Amino acid sequence: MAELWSAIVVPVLAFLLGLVTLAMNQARIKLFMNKITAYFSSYDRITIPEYGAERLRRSELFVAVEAYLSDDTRIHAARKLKAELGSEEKKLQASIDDDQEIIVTSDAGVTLWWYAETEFPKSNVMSFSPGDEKRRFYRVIFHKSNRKYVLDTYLPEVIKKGRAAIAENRQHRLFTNIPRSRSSSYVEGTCWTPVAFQHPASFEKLAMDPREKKAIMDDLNDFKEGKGYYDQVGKAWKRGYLLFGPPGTGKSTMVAAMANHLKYDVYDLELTAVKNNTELRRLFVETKGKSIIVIEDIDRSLDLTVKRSGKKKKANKESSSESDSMTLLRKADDKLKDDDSSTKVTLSGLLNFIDGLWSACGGERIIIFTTNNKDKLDPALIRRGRMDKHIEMSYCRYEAFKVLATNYLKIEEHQFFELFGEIQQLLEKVDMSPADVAEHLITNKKDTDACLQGLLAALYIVKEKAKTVEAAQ
Ligand SMILES: Nc1ncnc2c1ncn2[C@@H]1O[C@H](COP(=O)(O)OP(=O)(O)OP(=O)(O)O)[C@@H](O)[C@H]1O
Ligand SMILES: [Mg+2]
Repeated sequence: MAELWSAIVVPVLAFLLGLVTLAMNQARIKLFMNKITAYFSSYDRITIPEYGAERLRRSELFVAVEAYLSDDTRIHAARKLKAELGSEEKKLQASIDDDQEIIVTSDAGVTLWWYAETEFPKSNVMSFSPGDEKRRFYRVIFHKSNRKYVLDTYLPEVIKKGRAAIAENRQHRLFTNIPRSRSSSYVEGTCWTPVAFQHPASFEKLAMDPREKKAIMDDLNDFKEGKGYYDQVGKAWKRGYLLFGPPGTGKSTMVAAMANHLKYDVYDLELTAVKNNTELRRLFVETKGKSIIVIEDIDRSLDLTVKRSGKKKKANKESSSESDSMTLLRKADDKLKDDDSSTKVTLSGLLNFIDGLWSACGGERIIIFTTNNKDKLDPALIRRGRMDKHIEMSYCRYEAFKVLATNYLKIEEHQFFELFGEIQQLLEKVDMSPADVAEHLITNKKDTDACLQGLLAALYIVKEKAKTVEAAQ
């Protein structure tokens, strides 16, 4: 028995003890080896953990690096990928999986080794914080001599490119201001409610003169890239567009095309639902950058306030013909009404909204008004500087018709030369909106000839009507 003890059990115990000691020292040995390696190595490394000190939110730097490495030009070097579909994303998102290496050559020709790594936290304390599960981090290794370049130039560039990739992929949204339910909020008034913005409009499909279209696109591109310029001239980074023209000429479609072109969110402000200037200001402050704030049919929204003040004057006039006591009562009532009038958006409130002091609370915003009646608007509201660019959306002329014909019927001028010629002559004299023209082109998609003939007939009818009206005048 004693022999068995000394022959088997003691060596096994000794072996196990050795293993435990080794495991305990392993961490120290690893640390020591790391120190030695770092001392003699000519390479530096930077670690970017997924969760920073606050542990509840993913580190912005980590997310930017993830997007940077997931770019098509870099991700192909990884052998293992993972894919997910985020709630805000338009398409499947692939990123490099754990324990992968990607070698990147920067714009300046510097080689960097990126690693996606994981480790388990050292403590065994149970935690519900997402940052305390398996920890993920990116590590970048580069030659010591490039340390300054990596810190000052390369990493800021990584952040910029990563952010741009995130913005590019993000599903942009349409916000509308709808009344809050009284039960769910202490704050009265409307609040922004988002839905995914999925309007198919694009500049390519927009029927208008190609030169005007190009000018607008150039203007938008200049604005988007213009942060440096706006800073330099000391102007808030915002731009106002007034879109005016008859119904059905594509004003709302243009707003959607702009949003798709810029990949901005749209805040569709229903001005008549806004209680007062304070609420208007709050709504504006709640908007984010990279957005278009649009007030449709601005003439009608303002009309309401004009009518209200008209009513009040009328009431005052009537009261003067009544008895003194009645007049006193009326005055008291009017005073109440005056107080109530503070619950209306005023012109000056709107002007502040566009270019007031607090509009500098954040940049990269476009403000768009649409109207059928430019002449009805107060000149102060649309003067240059507030509404920087006035864009007239006009009736359908020949150039615009050609775009619609390509969109709706997939046909070109040379295929229907004669019919196109006749339509061209009529469109020069007859006012028909692109919406009406499009309606004729959509009626019989399989019979192009019938569509064009139908449009011709409609144009002749409008022409005759216009003649009759002219003769009557
Ligand atoms: N210039 C255009 N290019 C392409 N499609 C157009 C154009 N104008 C109008 N349409 C078509 O007509 C429909 C109505 O256009 P839209 O709502 O943009 O007109 P609008 O100018 O905003 O009219 P309103 O003044 O009544 O608000 C759109 O769905 C679109 O398909
Ligand atoms: Mg419209």
